[in-house]
Amino acid sequence: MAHTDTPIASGASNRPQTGAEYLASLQDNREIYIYGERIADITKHPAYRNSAASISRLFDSIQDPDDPAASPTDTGNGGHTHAFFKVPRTRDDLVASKVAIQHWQRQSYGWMGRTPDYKASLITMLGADPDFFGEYAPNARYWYRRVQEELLHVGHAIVHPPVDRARGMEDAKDVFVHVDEETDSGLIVSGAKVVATGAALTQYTYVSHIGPKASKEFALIFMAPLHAPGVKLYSRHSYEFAAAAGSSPFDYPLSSRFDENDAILVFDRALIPWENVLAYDPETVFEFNAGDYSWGPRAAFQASTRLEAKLDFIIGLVSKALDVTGAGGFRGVQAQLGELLAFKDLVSGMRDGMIEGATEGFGGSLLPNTRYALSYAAAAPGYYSRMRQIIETIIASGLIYLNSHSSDFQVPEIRKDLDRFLRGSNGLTALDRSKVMKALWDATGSEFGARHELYELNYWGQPEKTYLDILGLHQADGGLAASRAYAEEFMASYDLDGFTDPALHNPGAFSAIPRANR
Ligand SMILES: Cc1cc2nc3c(=O)[nH]c(=O)nc-3n(C[C@H](O)[C@H](O)[C@H](O)COP(=O)(O)OP(=O)(O)OC[C@H]3O[C@@H](n4cnc5c(N)ncnc54)[C@H](O)[C@@H]3O)c2cc1C
Repeated sequence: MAHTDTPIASGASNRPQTGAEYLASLQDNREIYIYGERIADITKHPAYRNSAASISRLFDSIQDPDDPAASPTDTGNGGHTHAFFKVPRTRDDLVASKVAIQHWQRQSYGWMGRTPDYKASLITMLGADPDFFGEYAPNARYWYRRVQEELLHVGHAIVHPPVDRARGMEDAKDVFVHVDEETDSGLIVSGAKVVATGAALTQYTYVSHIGPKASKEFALIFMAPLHAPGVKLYSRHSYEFAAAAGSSPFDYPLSSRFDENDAILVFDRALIPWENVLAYDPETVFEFNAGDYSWGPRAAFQASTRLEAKLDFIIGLVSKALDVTGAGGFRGVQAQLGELLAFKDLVSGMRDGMIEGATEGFGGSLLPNTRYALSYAAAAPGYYSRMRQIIETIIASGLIYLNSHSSDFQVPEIRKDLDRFLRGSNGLTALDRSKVMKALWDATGSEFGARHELYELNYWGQPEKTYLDILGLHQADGGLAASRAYAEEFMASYDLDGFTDPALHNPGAFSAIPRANR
């Protein structure tokens, strides 16, 4: 299986791609549709251009081997990469990964869930034990090396579309990704994936079946370049486009630059060359996603570090918004701001617990602690919704007591009234109010903000399933049995006759209950 793709970082063989090289690679005639037409160049289209530019800046911030995210490669090319793109072997490696993820996430203030480091959670694991992939082991080695050396932007599409959920997969074969045909050059694949967040901005998509063991035609894992014939993306409505067409960056500062379009990914008899196939049998696919080979804890490690940045940003805005409304001095309001801070600290603490309690993973890698990873993934969505509720409670009408557009401030007769009636508290001006509140509205109340709650709730799978996984983990590793034994130890210290522990005092004659009833 010979790999024939041209490296993206064509300028040098031992450094990650630059922002300009990344943007140029997106101009590859990929088939993306929005608003009734095919996009000619997503780096210039108003639905995508600022989000693409936001991703490109990440690559520029890691060109120097001394940049905070940078770390020497382990592939032998003598270059450097992002620390999270290497198989971790020690706790120091995980700490370096944390610092590298933080460095990238703070550049998008935590609002881009699908920056390249998200998929590094998984792709890196291809390098931990490539032989796991059997006949496709050379492919696993190849993709590990390439993604690490060039810092490729890979998206993922694993969940099947929400169709015929209560029926067998066979019933939705017209919709779900499956193999149509095996040929000498590869697999011919058709079908859709639920959504591939940010896929239009990626260079490759990692596609896998996930869930119960599937029959062979569904049981595959592969990499697909976005420009491959037969690969199509149908974009959802673009918040970036809406902000450009009907508003302004001042009014929608997040929608305008960090919108990761959740597009529907379709394969229409696309040829997946054998060198892009990583698995094609029910056992391997199931094991890689669900067994000891699971990459999930790494994804939770990255996602919690991303959420940490997002919460830091939102809390900063909320605190400033309270200065605007003047409600920040009330005790109840202060307690709720404290609750938001506790949420942020919980997320950081769970992530650090993932490092502290890391365990040996496959191929001698160090896996972030699975219990903390799952607990983070299950609990964070509920806290996130609670956060939105708190903001709507303590900022209240402040979120909506706003003028329509930045241009209002440029019209003197409107400005006069805005300056008077929309002034802030504590000496803050109408412009101060507008800038803070519009950013907070975009974060929590706009279509972009509401989609983020949906994202936090679902990107991992719904919490009910994750809580069941946590239960299964504690049943399997003896954790639940230990809790039961602990409770039983306590219950053994008393019986119908009172305390069995001689150090404790039974009521005896002191009891007012009649002797027969004691
Ligand atoms: C904003 C956003 C971005 C996303 N990005 C991506 C992406 O980039 N790549 C990707 O692969 N996926 C992505 N997803 C999909 C995401 O992983 C799923 O939404 C999530 O796993 C939940 O699955 P579902 O949406 O199919 O819901 P379902 O599984 O259909 O669940 C809907 C409801 O039905 C219940 N239910 C479903 N099946 C059963 C059953 N067998 N028994 C009992 N109850 C059942 C569930 O408990 C739930 O209440 C994204 C989702 C969102 C919302």
